[in-house]
Amino acid sequence: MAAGDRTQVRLHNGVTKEVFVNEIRPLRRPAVLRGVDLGPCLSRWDAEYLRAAGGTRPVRVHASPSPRMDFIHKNFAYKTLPFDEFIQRTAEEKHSKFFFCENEKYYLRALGNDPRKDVADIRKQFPELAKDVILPEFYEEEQFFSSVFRISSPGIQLWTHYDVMDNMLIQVVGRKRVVLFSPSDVPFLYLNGDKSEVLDIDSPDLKTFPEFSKATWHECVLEAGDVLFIPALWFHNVTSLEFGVAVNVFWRHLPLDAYDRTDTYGNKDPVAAARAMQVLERALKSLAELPPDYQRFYGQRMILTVQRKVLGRNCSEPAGK
Ligand SMILES: O=C(O)CCC(=O)C(=O)O
Ligand SMILES: [Fe+2]
Repeated sequence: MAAGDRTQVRLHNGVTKEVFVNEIRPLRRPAVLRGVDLGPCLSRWDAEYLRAAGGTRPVRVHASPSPRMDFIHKNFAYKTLPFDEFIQRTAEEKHSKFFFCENEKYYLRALGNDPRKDVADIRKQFPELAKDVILPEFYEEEQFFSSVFRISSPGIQLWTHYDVMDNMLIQVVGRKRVVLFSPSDVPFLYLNGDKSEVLDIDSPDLKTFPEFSKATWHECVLEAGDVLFIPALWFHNVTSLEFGVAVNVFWRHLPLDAYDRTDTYGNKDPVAAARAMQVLERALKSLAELPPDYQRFYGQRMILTVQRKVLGRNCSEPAGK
């Protein structure tokens, strides 16, 4: 595939655990799984049912006057609403009660009971709704990390980011466009932590982000009932085309002790990676003690070492681009 190409994420029908484990997961590429048994949520869930079953418990949500949430200029705010009111506002186009404007958008990423200590688990925070969902068990039980309720207004777009665990994104209500980028495209994505600074991927500012045009788009439109497999480290940018309800399940793909124990979101870099990045920061501070020509010389030598020892080793991509 050439730089900047666009490709459709492969669609698989009626996938069993065996097929997923033996044929799909090892490719480390995203895949849409259609026809997985997700339980009665598919026929039951709509705004009215969710409001009645979810009740008035408070939820912390993103409220945004613009559909494209911008983590750089923080054009959204965290607000607390009763769940039923949040559902009502999220499902309607114009609001009589609002924080910013009558057509503001909302996004819920459910959290654990104590977000600093607990991971999100739909079975604990929303047991009345969780009973309607069969979470596909395509991993071993001990690999389970979290199950996250995600509810979105029509049109809202979540910035491009990566998570550190394998993800099964179960789309229950509404269509959703997902654009994914391979971990090997990281040089083209202008990262700020786990997020890409290229917020408008459809008309990017190529003066500021010239390399972005080299990134390959892996695209799909999820229908209600689809499950998107997002392998760990794959970037994803998500636009809800309609009122959307999804549950995503993070699964630990690496040995369990590789992950940061304080991570409740599934987005802290694995312990060894975080340590390596810290050591790099220290190395750069040390280099800064030298005159510029020495900094460049030793900087080049460091790059060559990484190229030879990390990138030269065949650890780039297991399959295709
Ligand atoms: O579908 C969404 O709302 C966001 C999905 C996402 O970022 C995730 O599941 O990690
Ligand atoms: Fe994500």
